Amino acid sequence: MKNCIVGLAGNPNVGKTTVFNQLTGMHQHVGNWPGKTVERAEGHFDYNDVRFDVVDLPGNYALSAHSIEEIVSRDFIIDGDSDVIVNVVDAANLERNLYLTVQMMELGANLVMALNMNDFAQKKGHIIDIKAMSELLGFPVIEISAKDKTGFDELLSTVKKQASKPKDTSVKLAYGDELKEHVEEIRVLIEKDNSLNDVSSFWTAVKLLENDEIVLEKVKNSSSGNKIMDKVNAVSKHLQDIYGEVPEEVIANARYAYIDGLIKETVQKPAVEKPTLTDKIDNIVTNRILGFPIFLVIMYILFQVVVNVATPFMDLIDGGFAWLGDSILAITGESILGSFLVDGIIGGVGGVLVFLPQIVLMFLAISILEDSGYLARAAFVMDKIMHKFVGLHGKAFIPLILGFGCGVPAVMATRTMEHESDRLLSMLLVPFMSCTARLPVYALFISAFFSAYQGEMLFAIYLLGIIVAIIVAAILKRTMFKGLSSPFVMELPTYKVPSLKGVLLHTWEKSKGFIRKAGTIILAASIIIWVLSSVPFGVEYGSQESAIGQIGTAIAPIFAPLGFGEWQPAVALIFGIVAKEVVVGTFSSLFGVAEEGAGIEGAVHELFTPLSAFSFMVFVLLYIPCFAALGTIKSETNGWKWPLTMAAVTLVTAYVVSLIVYWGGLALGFT
Ligand SMILES: Nc1nc2c(ncn2[C@@H]2O[C@H](COP(=O)(O)OP(=O)(O)OP(=O)(O)O)[C@@H](O)[C@H]2O)c(=O)[nH]1
Ligand SMILES: [Mg+2]
Repeated sequence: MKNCIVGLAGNPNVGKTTVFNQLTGMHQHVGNWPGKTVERAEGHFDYNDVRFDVVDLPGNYALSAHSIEEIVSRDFIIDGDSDVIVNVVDAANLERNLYLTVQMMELGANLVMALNMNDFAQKKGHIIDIKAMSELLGFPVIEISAKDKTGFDELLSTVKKQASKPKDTSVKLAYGDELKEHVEEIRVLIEKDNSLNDVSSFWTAVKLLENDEIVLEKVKNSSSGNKIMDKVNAVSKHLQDIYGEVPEEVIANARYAYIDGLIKETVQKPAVEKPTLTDKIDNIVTNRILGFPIFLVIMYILFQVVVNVATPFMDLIDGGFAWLGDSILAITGESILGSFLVDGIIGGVGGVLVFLPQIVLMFLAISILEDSGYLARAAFVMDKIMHKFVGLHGKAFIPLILGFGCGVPAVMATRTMEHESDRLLSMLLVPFMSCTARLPVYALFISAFFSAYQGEMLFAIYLLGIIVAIIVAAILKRTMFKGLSSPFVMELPTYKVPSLKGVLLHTWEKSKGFIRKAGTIILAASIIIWVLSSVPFGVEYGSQESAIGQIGTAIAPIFAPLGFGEWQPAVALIFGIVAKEVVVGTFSSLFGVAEEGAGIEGAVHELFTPLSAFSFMVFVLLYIPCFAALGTIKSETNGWKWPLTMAAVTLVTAYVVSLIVYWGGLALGFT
């Protein structure tokens, strides 16, 4: 069977991953905000005797060397042995999309265009002459609908054909005589040097004029480097003299001129564009005055729904585990085995699984926010505040909201930030966003102490996370990360009704991760906790004399000023560093789930007052992120420096804020 390697490239949020998933049957992350795919994903399938290997690339607006995804995509096009690049394009935003297309043409990539989102183009009243466009571009253009898979047959047979006779797509580019002539002068010199000819010489020439760091470096190190650079400098100066602009701008203008011409010839637009539904919704949702209150109301409703809908399901699971524990004890009696199964496994793992309904709902809510397009608006609304207080772009808010789900993908999502220091700073803020793993802790304490205000308390704690993140960021921006963040246009995708399948799939994929975690890390931690609670032999299980009790007693004084100086919270916090759910797992292992009466809630009442419980929740909210998040930060930053910095920053912040909460609360007369 023949092989055909296909790369999917295009602007962010145009449907590349939707195409990828439809083709390969895989479930990569789809959502309605730009920048979801940050790492290339690969998959394959067979079609008409050809094995297609498909690579889903991160979305880009350009192929410069500004951010990691741009480099990932461009390296793939340059080095990847791809046969065809399928350029997925949003038909409703052709101008912007074609800017990338043109840059791939500069590379001479063997292109096929998949024109997607035609439903939106039609709604806007745009009529596209596909045949004319294909002729003018010099490569095939196929109309598709990624969502319902229409046009895929034609797309695949065209890709197959194109693979067998590759085309140099740069031939149809027209950049005006002046520019063309000078690029040609540089190009000729590049052609003569074999070490530079692994990529289109035309592209190399353009990139040299654009001052592209990576290409400059490569050319300067080649044998004809000096000669080429002399020419480049002469041409740059000449262009600047004629146009009064730096060569980068001259080239960008030439690209836009080409695109303008192309669109005039092939697209009919209504004389006056009528406001779309998205425009109408945005007038309200991103309104300067209403935007922020609307954001708060949406978050508030979200937490109310998560809490209230989940409760009956949680009670059901709780009842199930209690029954299971009692049944096991009935068989084993008070034995080591019984204690291991009931206190250790059911207490540790079951005690955490009880919170599955809340976690699923939280993921569901975040998926809906993502798929509808509201997530990007939330970032837009927060932009003003973020800029003013934090000196960060609102775009940094997207990873932060994703952090409500799980810190790991949230840290990855910071890759779309252009500047390294902005990226690091947003990465440092992610752990302050309360992830779903911390939900069980709040759920336990809120139902034990604040049952009358469950939704409100949850909302307050999440909001506190955001506020603390903003304050910490403001401090760090003035100390560790000086300098203004780069301005960036925030793209607001069209609102879409989230697809049921998409949202459910999304939620399931993430919830699966939680269940897997319960069966692995949380299980392992539970076993360790059980062992430490049972040794040395002869001590009462989970008593202060047990190993775990002694560890806790040694550390507890550190937390005494925060209001919770008992040994149990101390060990719960220590083990919680592995995974935050384990904080609750520790309590339920120590206090048992099967016992009649109030169980953990009763035990927690003996250890905490409402104020110290709140202080404890705040500490859990803010202290060291879990191992998985720290590991991701390590791999994203290539070293231990940042994860360790983060552990230190979060620990200090947690301590200080809890201290303020506890003593402030006492001063205000709370107990
Ligand atoms: N209306 C409509 N929506 C579509 C179509 N194709 C994809 N979508 C939606 O567009 C959004 C973006 O799709 P993705 O596949 O995640 O886009 P992407 O290009 O991979 O985005 P990044 O990974 O962020 O670069 C999702 O909400 C899809 O459901 C289409 O043909 N019509
Ligand atoms: Mg994608």
